[in-house]
Amino acid sequence: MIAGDGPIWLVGAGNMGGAMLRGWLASGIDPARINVIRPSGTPIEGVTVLKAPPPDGEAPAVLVLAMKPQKLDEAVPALAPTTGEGTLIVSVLAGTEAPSLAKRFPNHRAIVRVMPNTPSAIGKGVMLLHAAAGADASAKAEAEALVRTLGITEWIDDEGLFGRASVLSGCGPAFLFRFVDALAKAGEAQGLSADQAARLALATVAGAAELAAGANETPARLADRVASPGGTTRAGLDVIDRDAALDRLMADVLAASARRSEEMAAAAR
Ligand SMILES: NC(=O)C1=CN([C@@H]2O[C@H](COP(=O)(O)OP(=O)(O)OC[C@H]3O[C@@H](n4cnc5c(N)ncnc54)[C@H](O)[C@@H]3O)[C@@H](O)[C@H]2O)C=CC1
Ligand SMILES: O=C(O)[C@@H]1CCC=N1
Repeated sequence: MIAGDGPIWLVGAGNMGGAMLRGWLASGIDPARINVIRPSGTPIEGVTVLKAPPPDGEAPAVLVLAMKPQKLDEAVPALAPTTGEGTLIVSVLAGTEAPSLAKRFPNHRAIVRVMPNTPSAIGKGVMLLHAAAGADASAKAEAEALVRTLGITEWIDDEGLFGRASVLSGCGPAFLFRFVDALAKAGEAQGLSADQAARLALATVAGAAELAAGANETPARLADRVASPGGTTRAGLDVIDRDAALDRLMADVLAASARRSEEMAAAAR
């Protein structure tokens, strides 16, 4: 049983909501429980799609907010009157803090923020969870059960840390995709065709990630296993490690994303 057995409304089914929906359907959740609410009303095979909340007055058991944070206030007037004392609100909105959601949705059972990422579509997502003050253990367990079908889950109690940390896993796939492209471009510079370089770069990253995920050793140790003393890899690692170049780049990347998260939180207060 996932998050009780009542109706789940998924509000917004774009890149992230759509990825979660694919993950849920693949995990065997009963599609009859899911209503997707999207202004376009564009159909999605297997689930009911509505342009607005269902008119029958039944409150959702779970309301999943998956529109852009900037669209929240446009959606609230239609949604807020539909929630009830039994509604678990699950928000994937970056930045938007739990008190900001509680202010807009006064009727709810509990509010749980989730920061998912797009690999949720294939059950390989990373879901950070943060429960608003007042959420009881059973509501937290139901929220976790709902997203546990999409990948791994980690709770973060401190909401400030949740916002700052969410950029690692939430934005992380984009950073990794850029790395794949950069590796491919570097391969092209060595003379490979664009197609072949792209294939090799992606397969190398996918294989290395799978190896690291299943290994009992740290990535640093695995890197050492690739780098023969005095060999080709060490020469390359020396460039990555010089002045901690990659560490500093990633620190700057996450800091910029975290700053934006804080700006978005402030805008929603
Ligand atoms: N894209 C990602 O990898 C991640 C996104 N998120 C969060 O997921 C949310 C959605 O982001 P994306 O899917 O990337 O955006 P998106 O633009 O791809 O999808 C948003 C969807 O919401 C719909 N929408 C707009 N106004 C609406 C309304 N009033 N009611 C219902 N639906 C409405 C749009 O038609 C669109 O399909 C954001 O809050 C974002 O912070 C969180 C983690 C990762
Ligand atoms: O870019 C964003 O704001 C969202 C949140 C994490 C990933 N995408």
